[in-house]
Amino acid sequence: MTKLSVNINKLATLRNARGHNRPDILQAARDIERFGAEGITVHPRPDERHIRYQDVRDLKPIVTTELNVEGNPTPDFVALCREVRPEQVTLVPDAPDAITSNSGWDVVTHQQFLRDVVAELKSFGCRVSIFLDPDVRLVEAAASTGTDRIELYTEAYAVQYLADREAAVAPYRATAARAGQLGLGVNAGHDLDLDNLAFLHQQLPELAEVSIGHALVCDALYLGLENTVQLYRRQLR
Ligand SMILES: CC(=O)[C@@H](O)[C@H](O)COP(=O)(O)O
Ligand SMILES: NCC(=O)COP(=O)(O)O
Repeated sequence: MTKLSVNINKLATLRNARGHNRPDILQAARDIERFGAEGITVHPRPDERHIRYQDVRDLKPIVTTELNVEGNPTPDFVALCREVRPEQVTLVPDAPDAITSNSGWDVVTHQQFLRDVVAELKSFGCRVSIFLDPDVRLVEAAASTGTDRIELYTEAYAVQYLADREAAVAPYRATAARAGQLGLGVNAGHDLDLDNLAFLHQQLPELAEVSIGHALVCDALYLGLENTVQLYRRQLR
């Protein structure tokens, strides 16, 4: 079964726009879980443009499914994970000024660094996932870091989906299959939406979890949050 983890970054973007606590993202997280999400994902970036470090601290005691904290493992980020001990940490190689995540890890060049970070995060009791481009050649190096899972970076899939979905999904199928052979769990995320999610799910039997935020929040503006969470859940049946 593939779990839906809802990324609430964009709810924090809206909250921060007026400087008060509306929407209340803690209440939103409770409600999103009640609507059927099987996880809450947050990506506290160094500039705290949306999710703040304090949000992560506040979310941990109220999330009853799984809290997935994404980020580049800077010393501050690792210290936050040591303090909060989320169920899952997803390592993303974002530059501090990146408008959004735009690549997976070069796990060959950063293999020792990642090996050390993964070991430290696992010592906190966190499951670790590494954000990875869909390239089967990277999977062995990813596995050598000791990570529990990879998260397939699905922007390229989303871009190509409408033009040629079979070609779009092919590298993801190969990478997921190799990961499964090496005992790695497979997550996926970035630019997944109500158009492209079901086919990805159908094509990747190894898929343990998808984390979805931007499109889901945009859809909720028209369709309502409860209805939208359930629409995304139905794409994973
Ligand atoms: C790793 C990933 O793909 C998402 O966490 C993405 O980075 C969302 O971040 P923003 O909400 O800041 O675009
Ligand atoms: N890891 C992907 C994520 O958390 C959300 O990405 P997006 O749906 O906001 O593109």
